[in-house]
Amino acid sequence: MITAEDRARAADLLAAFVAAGATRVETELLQPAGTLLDLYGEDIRARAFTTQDPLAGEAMLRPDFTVPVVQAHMSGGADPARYCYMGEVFRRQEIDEGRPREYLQVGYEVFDRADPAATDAEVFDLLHRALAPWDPIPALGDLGLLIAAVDGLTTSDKRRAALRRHIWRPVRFRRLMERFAGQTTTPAKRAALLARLATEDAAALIDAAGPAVGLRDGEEIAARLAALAEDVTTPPLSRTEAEVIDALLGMETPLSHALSPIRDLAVDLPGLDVAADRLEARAEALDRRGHAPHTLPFAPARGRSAMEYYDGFTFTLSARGRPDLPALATGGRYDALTAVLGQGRSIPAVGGVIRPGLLGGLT
Ligand SMILES: N[C@@H](Cc1c[nH]c[nH+]1)C(=O)O
Repeated sequence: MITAEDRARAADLLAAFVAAGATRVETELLQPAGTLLDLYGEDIRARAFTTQDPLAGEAMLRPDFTVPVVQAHMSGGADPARYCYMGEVFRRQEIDEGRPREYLQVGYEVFDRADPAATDAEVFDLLHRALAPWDPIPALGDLGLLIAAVDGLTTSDKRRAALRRHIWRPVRFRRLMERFAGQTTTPAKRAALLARLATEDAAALIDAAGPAVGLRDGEEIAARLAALAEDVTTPPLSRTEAEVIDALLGMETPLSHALSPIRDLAVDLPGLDVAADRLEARAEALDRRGHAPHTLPFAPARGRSAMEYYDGFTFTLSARGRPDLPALATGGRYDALTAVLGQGRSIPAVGGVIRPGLLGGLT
């Protein structure tokens, strides 16, 4: 349950964000589900409380503030802008009864084109200072590296697009990588189908298969068959390039030691260089704010299964000695989300939230 003490703590945090220059905003508790729900990660999609609104269609209890704040900003906010907010978010719990379904978040979001490295550092520093009395454990990530690596792979557009779609879903991503690298054998049924496709017409094959039973119509099935046929003729990913992806997924090191191995990887995958420049600029900006890079644990893939809108810097701040608790603060950069909701406009953006409800039990 959210206690009066949680609310008082939340109000203090919010006041600190206002003092840092943010404008306080509100969002509705009841949000349209449908397309908005697709913007979250699989975890949130499965855990949203959804219901039916007789006029507006499918609705959900606000699972986070970032998406509605981006929506409000993109439909007429000033540029640059800094917002803060406080309120309940809702997530169903299916496994652990002890975890709240409803809890407070106090958040800070920055929409600013000027200097993304500096704004990343600004958000991290603000949340870190707010939690300083609890001496939180930081952990940083950067999904921009993984995205740049996938975009730089020497393969078909279709394969790159499939990998891009699944970056936030570790198991599916790994399976795709294995398939594209030629490490798995084609299932027998698919191999037989592909062999027939080489000599027979797709439409005739679909007709011969009998009446349609699934949701896909003939045209969609034909497109899928064509994609499968094209995919078998695509050469496997080069080992070196697949190893770059593996190295990024497995890397865990102090931020101060991340840059040099990533520059080495960029020799094999030059697309990585721009993302590495961003990482370097961010490390310098964090250092200038008093967060020495050798004190910051870094793993490029961190935050990957959190929110599907993260596409750059990610971070968490966790309670010392309490690995059983969720992170006290989480955040990250979501530039592409502003384009998705911006109807032709976009702006670099980054933010984070604190969960004041977790602080009460800490010493
Ligand atoms: N909305 C995210 C946190 C966040 C705010 N801004 C960026 N990230 C969450 O609920 O986990």
